Amino acid sequence: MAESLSLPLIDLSSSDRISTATCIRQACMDYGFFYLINHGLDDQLLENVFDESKKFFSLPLEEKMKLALKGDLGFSPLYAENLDPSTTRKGDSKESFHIGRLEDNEGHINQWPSEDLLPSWRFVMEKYYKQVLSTGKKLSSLIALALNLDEDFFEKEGGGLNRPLGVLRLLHYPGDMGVSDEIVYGASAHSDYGMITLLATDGVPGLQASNISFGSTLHLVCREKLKQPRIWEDVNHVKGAFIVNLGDMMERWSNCLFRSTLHRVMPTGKERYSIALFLDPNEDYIVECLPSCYSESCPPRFPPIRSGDYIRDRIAAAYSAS
Ligand SMILES: O=C(O)CCC(=O)C(=O)O
Ligand SMILES: [Fe+2]
Repeated sequence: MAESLSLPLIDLSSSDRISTATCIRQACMDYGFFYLINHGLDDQLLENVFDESKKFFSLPLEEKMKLALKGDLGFSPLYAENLDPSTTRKGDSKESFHIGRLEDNEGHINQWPSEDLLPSWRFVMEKYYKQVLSTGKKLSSLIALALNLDEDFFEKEGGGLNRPLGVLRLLHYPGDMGVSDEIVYGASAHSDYGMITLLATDGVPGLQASNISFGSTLHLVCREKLKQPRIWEDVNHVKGAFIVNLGDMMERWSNCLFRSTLHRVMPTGKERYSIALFLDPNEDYIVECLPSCYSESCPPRFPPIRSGDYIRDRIAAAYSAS
């Protein structure tokens, strides 16, 4: 059985922003994962989102396929995505639904289930999307402080998050995986692509993050993502907390000071639901080494990239692999 990771708890409501930022800095350097508590999101709203999500995924496949992905928004069926083609040929055993920016100003058009079938669905999702995005932005100001930047660094005009690229992803892992001659993951090993992910889970286990052993100490994988052996530890559900993890774009942006960490979802035989918000800078934003993250002795390790191109290429790779 896997050990459980003991991750730091970050209190978003703390008035001591400097010490909160210091804790975030440590968590982002050591783990790339932490729990976010007192985030202000209404429990009832979260419950409603899980309920509506369950209603959608229990529709007949034919009905769900009417909303099949257009661009990167809409429904993605079982096995459509393979996050780690090196460990499995079969895609991941999960279905998902993706909701993007609510004001469609860049041609990314959301698809919504018909009101006859799911009358409250759109209302609940839009409400949650707005609230979780605002929580993500609040967190981003603490992350800026943690990186010794002005707290409005990401949110100010031209800062990338003033018009963020937020994608809400509803996930459903069926309990029964059927019979297969190779291991079928709920989500195979991957690190997220963007800046930060705020994940709500339903309490059913399965999520694991990867540690790697160096002699007697354990470090979560960052730049050493390809090294073996990987040691997987459970990331437990903490009631009322978001699980926050950093994506590869944040790792590049911070010149590897902050780490994105490999994680996966293992099958447990139990049905599982989760809801992730992927928060990224707007498509045109150029992600290049942050001013506080390089020096003469530590020059930028990565060339600048356009946020939209980077995310698009990573999504395309995961969908073409299964
Ligand atoms: O469902 C989960 O717990 C994790 C989902 C995830 O890692 C992802 O969608 O990137
Ligand atoms: Fe992930």
